Amino acid sequence: MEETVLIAGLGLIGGSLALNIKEIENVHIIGYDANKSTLDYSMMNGIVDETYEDFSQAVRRADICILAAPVSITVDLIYQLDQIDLEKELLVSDVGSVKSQIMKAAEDLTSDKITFIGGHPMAGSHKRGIQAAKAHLFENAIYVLSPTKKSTSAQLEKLKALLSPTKCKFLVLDSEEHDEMTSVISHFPHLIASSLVHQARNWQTKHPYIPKLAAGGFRDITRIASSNPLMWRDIFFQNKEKMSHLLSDWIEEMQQLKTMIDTGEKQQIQLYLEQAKDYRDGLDSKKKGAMLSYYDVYVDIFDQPGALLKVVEILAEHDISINNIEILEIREGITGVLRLSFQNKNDQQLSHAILKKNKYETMIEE
Ligand SMILES: NC(=O)c1ccc[n+]([C@@H]2O[C@H](COP(=O)([O-])OP(=O)(O)OC[C@H]3O[C@@H](n4cnc5c(N)ncnc54)[C@H](O)[C@@H]3O)[C@@H](O)[C@H]2O)c1
Ligand SMILES: O=C(O)C(=O)C[C@]1(C(=O)O)C=C[C@@H](O)C=C1
Repeated sequence: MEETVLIAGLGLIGGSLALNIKEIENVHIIGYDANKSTLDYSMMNGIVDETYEDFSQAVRRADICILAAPVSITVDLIYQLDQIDLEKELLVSDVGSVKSQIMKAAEDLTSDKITFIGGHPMAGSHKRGIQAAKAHLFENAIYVLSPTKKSTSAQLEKLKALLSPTKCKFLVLDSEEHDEMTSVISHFPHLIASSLVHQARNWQTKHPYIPKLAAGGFRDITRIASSNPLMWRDIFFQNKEKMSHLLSDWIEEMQQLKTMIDTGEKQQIQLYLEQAKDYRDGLDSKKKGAMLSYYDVYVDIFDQPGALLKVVEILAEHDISINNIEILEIREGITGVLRLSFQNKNDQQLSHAILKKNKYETMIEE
C-alpha cells in the first residue's frame, strides 16, 4: 500500500531527506514550505511528487510527516499539528539540532492520532536551501532518534525503515543528553568559529593584508562560520543554558592559557597541545570508531584548468567512486591539496597506488 510522506521545510536537510526517501517504492512524497520558489524548485527537479502551500491540507494527506524547518518554527508547527482535524494516524518526526523544546512540545500533543519521535541527523553543511540538497549528505553519519512516552518500538522501526536509504547509523538518545552532547560537539564550536572570524576582521583595520594570509588553518577552523546565521541564532537560544555554561568553562580555560603564556610555562603549553592532538587524532581513528570517518587520500594538484577533473577521471576509469572531494588549500598559480574520501580502505589504498603511478604526489594517514 502506498504511503504518503510529508516533508515540511524543504531546505538543505528536508530536501536531502526527500531525495533519499524517494528511493523507497510505494512512497508518495509531498512537500510543504513557506517559500513558494522552494516548492517550485523541488517539483521542477523531481525532489517531491506534489507540493502544498497550506500546512494543514498537506498534513491531512500524510501518513508520516518530517518537520525540517528551523528549530523554533518546528516547535510552532508541532503546536499547529494539534489543531488539525486528522482522519488517519500520523507518525511525526523532525530534524532539529536542539531537541528539548521540540520534545516538550511533542509530549504536550493531545491528539490521539499523532505519535512523535524526535530525530536529528548529525550531518549537514554550511550551505542552505533546497539547491544545496544532496542525496549522499547523511551517508555514514549518526542519526539521533528520541522516542516519546507514547511511541512504540514498532513505530521506531517504521521510522528507521523510512530513513534507511540515508545509510545513517541510528542512535537513541533522550533530549537532555542529546542537547548536552551537541552543545559541546556542534553548537559551541560554531560560536568559537564565528569569534575567530571576528578577531581577524578586527585586526584587519591595522593589517589590511590579513585576509590574504588566511591559509588552510584559518579556513579549516572557520568554515562553519559561513553557515546560515538565522538557523544558528535559533540553535544557540534553544540551547541557551548549555551554551552559557560552556562559555563560562571556556573563558576560565582561556584565562589559564593566558597565564601559561604570560608566565612562559612552555611545558604546560606543550602538554596542553599534546593532549589536544591525541584526542583529535583519536577521533579519526578507524580502529577506535570514535567517529565514523572516511578513508582519505591527499593529492597535490596544480592550479590549472581541468586539474581536478583529471584526478576524478583517472579514478573513474578504475571504477572507484569517491565519497567526497574537498579542496583544502589552493592559491592562484600554485599547487593545492585535494582531500579525496573513500568508503573503504581498499578503495583508499587502490586510489593511492593508481594516482602515484600517474605521477601525483599523494599521501594517506595510516
Ligand atoms: N544545516 C545543517 O547542517 C543541519 C544539520 C542537521 C540538522 N539541521 C536542522 O535542520 C533544520 C533545517 O535546517 P536546514 O539546514 O535544512 O535549513 P535551510 O535554511 O536550508 O532550510 C529550512 C527550510 O525551512 C523553510 N521554512 C522556514 N520557515 C518555514 C515555515 N514557517 N514553514 C515551512 N517551512 C519553513 C525554509 O523556507 C527553508 O526551505 C533545522 O532545524 C536545523 O537545526 C541542520
Ligand atoms: O558540517 C557542517 O557544516 C555542520 O555544521 C553540520 C552540523 C555539525 O556538525 O555541527 C551542524 C548542525 C547539525 O545539527 C548537525 C551537523
